[in-house]
Order: sequence, then structure tokens, then C-alpha cells
Amino acid sequence: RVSYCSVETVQVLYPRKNIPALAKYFGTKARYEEVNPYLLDDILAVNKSLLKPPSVNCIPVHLTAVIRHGTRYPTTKNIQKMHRLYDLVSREATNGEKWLRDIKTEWKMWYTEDMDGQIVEKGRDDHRHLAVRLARSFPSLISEENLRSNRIKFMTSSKHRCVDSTVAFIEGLKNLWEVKDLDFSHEVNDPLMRFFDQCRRFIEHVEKNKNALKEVDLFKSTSEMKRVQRNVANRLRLQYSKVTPDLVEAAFYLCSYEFSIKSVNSPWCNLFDEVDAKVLEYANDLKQYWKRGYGHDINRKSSCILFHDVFSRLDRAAHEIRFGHVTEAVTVQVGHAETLLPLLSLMGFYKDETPLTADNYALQGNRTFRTSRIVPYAANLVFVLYDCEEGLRLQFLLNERPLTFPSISHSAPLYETVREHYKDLLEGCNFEEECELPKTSCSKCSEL
Ligand SMILES: O=P(O)(O)O[C@H]1[C@H](OP(=O)(O)O)[C@@H](OP(=O)(O)O)[C@H](O)[C@@H](O)[C@H]1OP(=O)(O)O
Repeated sequence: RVSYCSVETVQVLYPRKNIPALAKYFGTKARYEEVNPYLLDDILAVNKSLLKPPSVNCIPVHLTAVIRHGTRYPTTKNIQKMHRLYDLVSREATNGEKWLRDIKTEWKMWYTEDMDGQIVEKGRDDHRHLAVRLARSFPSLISEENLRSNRIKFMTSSKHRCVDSTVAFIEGLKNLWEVKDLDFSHEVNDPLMRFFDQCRRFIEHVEKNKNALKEVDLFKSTSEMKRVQRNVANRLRLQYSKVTPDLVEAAFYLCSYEFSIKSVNSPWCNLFDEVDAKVLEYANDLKQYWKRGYGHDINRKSSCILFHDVFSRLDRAAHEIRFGHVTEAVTVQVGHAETLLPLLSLMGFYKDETPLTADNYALQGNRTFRTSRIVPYAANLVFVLYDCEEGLRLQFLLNERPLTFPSISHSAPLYETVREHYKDLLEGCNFEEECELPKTSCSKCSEL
């Protein structure tokens, strides 16, 4: 039925070959397909064996999805770094192997500052395809009838990449059901989808506080990073001192963006081996951990507002189903990695025993906090409420795979069990209180 996107087209666009060995280490710049490689054979495939209802007699009654925007261009800050690297290599690297000659003579710098984090066509596809897969996975909820009767609500952050992703998601559904003539609206809601911008304690204690990310800075001077710097300098035949950690990061970004945007295994990827890539993956995880994850309490707490929003939707559906009709069958909320990670951390997912720090890279080889797996482009958290004989059950999926709630072994526990588990957050976790600053301004910010 989905003629706009045949499997043949998909294979031409996103081939299995030409995947850099480094692709699974791209962190928040990773392609969604690396998390679910079966999509490379059929981008609309649904893994039915993973997506089962809790039992045969359970009926899904509500679904809330919190989704990261699709593949995007680099931000201006990173485009500038890429230009600096490209200029240095063009000017000073001496010709060597073919890939280096390719960088210097064949490859053209095509990133411009105005691209600044905007969605790319692949990113729109990410959402069009995800919409179709979710509709196939939950056909009674994400259905033509529910779309037509406005029982599917769309909400987005105001950033262009999120709005464009939302529009693409809706497009995916419209193409699926041939309802192209109808218009469906979306609500822009920054207090919910960009709560981090409105949380003053987070802004003062983390965003504006250089000390908050000190582990990220310290990691730049570790022996692991220095080894990567040396490797890159040697491969480029440049003086070690010229290849700063920032330029190493820029080269890794070039490899990742060329791949995620154009499906190209670019010559820039030759600057790294897998050991280097793991170090750079850790550098990105450190940033996410200290800026959006467990590093500072306020990172998680800033998402209290979204946590309550999700649970109030579930509560409403749980209440309404007693009378036989749920008003809002589906909510689709589109935001950022910095929307999903704080919420996941608030709910206790991917918490390692030992914090991620600059000096424990070697110990963290088996860490669960691995952003390449958790928040690639179009990453999605899906909550599905089921009406079952024994009561209501809640299933949680991350990137279309079931995930058990921390300390609850059942894959779809009773809803009341989940509520009990999060009792403290449900009764507290007040955004206003957590995010307000002490009246005496921020004299203690540097003591984090
Ligand atoms: O390192 P960049 O400039 O790409 O950082 C982006 C964020 O990207 P991420 O660190 O998650 O890879 C971007 O998050 P996204 O989910 O919207 O892609 C964030 O919105 C943007 O503000 C940049 O953050 P930074 O604070 O400038 O590093």
C-alpha cells in the first residue's frame, strides 16, 4: 500500500554496503538504522515478535510517543570547526594514500553556516517511515479513523528540525491512508518539548557554568584522546600540535554527517580506526551524561514537566477507558536528544553504577549509557497503555524495542505497579520548584 516508498527505492537510498565500521559509534549523530539494522533490508519492517501485546486479550487504549527529530545538518558551531579542519588539511597535509588525495582533490567542502541544524531529506524520511512502522505496530491506535477524527495529537518543539519532522510524520500517515486532501495541525509547545530552555536552575548551574562539563574538558587531555590526536595527525601527515581535540572531533563529525546525510562512506572516515572511534564515542557520551543525563540532578529534574504530562495523559486514558471511550488515542511529541535523555534519566533508565568521568574510560567499556544506542536521530520513547482482563498494563519501548522499567521485571507491568514505582516523582518533581533559583542569585554555581 505504501507506493511512495518501495523497498527497491529504500535500498538505493540506504544501502547495506558502504557503511563505515565507525557508524555504530556516532553517538547522537548516529543513524537510526544502526540501532535496528533489519531496517536496511526493509525500512518499513516491523519486528512483530518484539512488539507483542502483554497477552492476547489485551487491547491497546492509548499511546504516547516522544520522538527526537530526524537526521539534520550540523550546527553552525560544528560547521565552523569542519571548515577550520578542511582549510588546514587543504593547506598543509602532504599527499599520501588515495583517500588523502581524495580529500584534497575530489572532496569539496559543501557545508555552509546557514544549514545550522536544519532537517535534511533523510531526516524527513526518518519520520515518514517511523510513522508508517508505528501505524503497522499499533494499527488500532494509529489508524486512519483516529487520524480523521482528530484522536491523534501532534506536538513539537519550535525548532525548525522538529517542526519539519512532525510535518513529515503526518505526511507518512497521510500517504499511508490516501488522505492527502486533509490537513492536520500540530501544536508548538516549548515549555514541554524544550523544558531545558525554561529551567533557570539548569541554565545557571549547567549551561552557563563552565565547571559543569569539566569531565568533558578533562577528557581532552587524557592519554586516550592524545593517542587519537596522534593517530589522526600521522594519518594526515601533519604536526601533532596542529591537530587539536576540536579538529579531531570535527573530522569525526565529517565522517558521521557524510554518512548520515548522504549515505556515503567518506574519505574522512579513514582518519580513524575502531579503537579511536570508541574513544570519540565516549567523549560524546560524557557531554550527554553531564549536560543531559545523570551528571547533575537538575538535568533529570528539568524534565519533571514532561514526565507529569506523559503520566497525566496515561491517567486520563486510564480513567476514560472505564467509561468505554478514550478521547485522545495517540499523542506524538517531537523534540531533541536533550528532551529524551533527561526524561529517560529521570525515570532511571541506563544508569550505570559508576559515573562516567574523564579518568574511567577503560572501566566504562560495558556502560549502559551509550548514546549511539539510546538517542540516534529519530530516537523514540513509546508508552502503550493496554486494557487487559487483570487490569491496565503499561508497555514501554525505546527505538521500537521493549524495555523493562528499572526494578520491575515484567515487560508490561500493571499500570498501578508503574505508578507505585514512580510514586515519589508523581507526587513531587515539581518543575517550578526544581527549576527555581535560590533568591540569593547563583553564588554557589561553581561548587557543583
Ligand atoms: O554538538 P552539537 O552542536 O551538534 O549540539 C547540538 C545538539 O546536538 P547533540 O549534542 O544532541 O548531538 C542539539 O540536540 P538535537 O537533539 O536537537 O540534535 C541541540 O539542540 C543543540 O543546541 C546543540 O547543542 P550545543 O549545546 O550547542 O552543543
